[in-house]
Amino acid sequence: MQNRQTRIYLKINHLLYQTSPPVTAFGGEEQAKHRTVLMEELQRALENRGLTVSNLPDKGRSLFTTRDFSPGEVIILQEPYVCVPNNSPAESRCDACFQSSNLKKCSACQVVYYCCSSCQKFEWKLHRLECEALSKLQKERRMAVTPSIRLMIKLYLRTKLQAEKIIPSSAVDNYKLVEALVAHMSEIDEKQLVLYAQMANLVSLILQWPDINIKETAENFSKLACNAHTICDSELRPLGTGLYPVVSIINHSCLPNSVLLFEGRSAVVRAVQYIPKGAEVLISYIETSGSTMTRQKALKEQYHFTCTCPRCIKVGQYDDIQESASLEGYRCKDKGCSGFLIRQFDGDGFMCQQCGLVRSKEEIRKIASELKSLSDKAPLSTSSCDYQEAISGLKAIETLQKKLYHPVSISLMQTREKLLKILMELEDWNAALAYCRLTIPEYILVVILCLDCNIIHAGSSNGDTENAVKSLTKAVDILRITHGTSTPFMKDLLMRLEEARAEASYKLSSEDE
Ligand SMILES: C[S@@+](CC[C@H](N)C(=O)[O-])C[C@H]1O[C@@H](n2cnc3c(N)ncnc32)[C@H](O)[C@@H]1O
Repeated sequence: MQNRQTRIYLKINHLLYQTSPPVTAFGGEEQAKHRTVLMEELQRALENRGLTVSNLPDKGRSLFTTRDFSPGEVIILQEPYVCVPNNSPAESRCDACFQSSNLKKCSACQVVYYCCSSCQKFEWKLHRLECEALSKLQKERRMAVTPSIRLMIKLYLRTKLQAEKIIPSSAVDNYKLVEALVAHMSEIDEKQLVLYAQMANLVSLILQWPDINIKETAENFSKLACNAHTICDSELRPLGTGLYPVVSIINHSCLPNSVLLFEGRSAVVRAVQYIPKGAEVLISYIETSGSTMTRQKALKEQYHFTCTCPRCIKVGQYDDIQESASLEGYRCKDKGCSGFLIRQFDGDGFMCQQCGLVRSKEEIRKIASELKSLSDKAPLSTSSCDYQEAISGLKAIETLQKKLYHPVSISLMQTREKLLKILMELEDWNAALAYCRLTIPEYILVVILCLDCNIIHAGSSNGDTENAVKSLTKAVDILRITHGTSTPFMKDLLMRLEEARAEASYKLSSEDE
């Protein structure tokens, strides 16, 4: 009898007309030897950075410190093995530096953009091969090549160039590290496997290499899903995707001791607290502001594990229920009460756990359905609609959300974030400042990293210099740890703080006179 997994593989093989084993497959002994050599090379490279890799039974490879790290100290900085910008018909970026200004299309393939000749030169060895392959496709097909397909094509081309010694490789920059990444093939559902197989087929069609292995390519797509990182700018706006095989050894915690940010396309992991020698380096893979159930669901779906971090093991305890209810649950009918609602056993409604007041199911349902119809009507992007229309729609949603959810609810925060962005676009600083102040307590509660950006906005708006200095100082204190001080974003922020301080002291001295 075939088991489910075998049947899926046969289906994929049938779909792809290929039954050869992956090119990287070894016999058991050979595979073990290969892994040992790889591990030894990597350990030597990490040794003088104060790091080591160990295997934990429940997590697999894990990164540990061999010396103390202080808050804000860089633990690891890595260039991408491969990366691509998230280009779309609406927005394009330079393939080398991800900037969006002064772009010129590659005249041959008409797919890739560069902002200057040095960026084009930097990428040329790899793009020459990619360009050749893309140029053979029909124009419509070429335009439909997604960033994920390009990432895989670049992965194979880089591996080929390293194998031919056209570009150098090192212990922290080679395809063997990609081979060592987890793929979780046995946990992926059939639909997803078929999709990966179709994507692998497309890669094969574009590259037209006779020996490309479709199964291995499908597996590599699965590796990208649980190991690649979204490259963001300093204000956490997504720009592209990159694969950083050493950074990918770092495991997840919902209460991490480190943070991964990007400087240009370099991945930089910094300690956000004191990390003693011998501790595991941990970052968060997901938005940490969700309830335990929401976080666990996201981790299971994309990364195929159940988190047992100090926040997650509290699941079901009073503190955890209270936190989750405040973030995602319904509020008490009494506006002055901070209690959360519990479903009544007789099924008639919800009762506040603090004051005992009952909210009927009908009332909750009515507000929820009004909210849904308003949200369905709200435009996905404000660029396609009138700003004032978007503001009044979002304000109506906010009013209903305030009736239904707690003041720190995630949904309410997301609506306020959208309003804040539009108000800043419109340069309505006073209204934007009011929304900034509303979102900050929420961020303090759930996610410190996003807080910094809003404190900056709060500190930058209107003429309240004294408050601007306070907010900017707070933002700089946090951002020094997460972002360092050398990026253009941080230099700009430090300059703004200096200017605000100068303005505040000028105001003070004029008042004295
Ligand atoms: C980016 S990789 C991290 C390195 C991985 N441990 C390895 O062996 O290559 C992500 C995968 O590591 C494992 N992982 C990460 N954090 C974990 C955690 N807190 N508990 C259990 N497994 C974890 C999961 O298998 C997840 O899909």
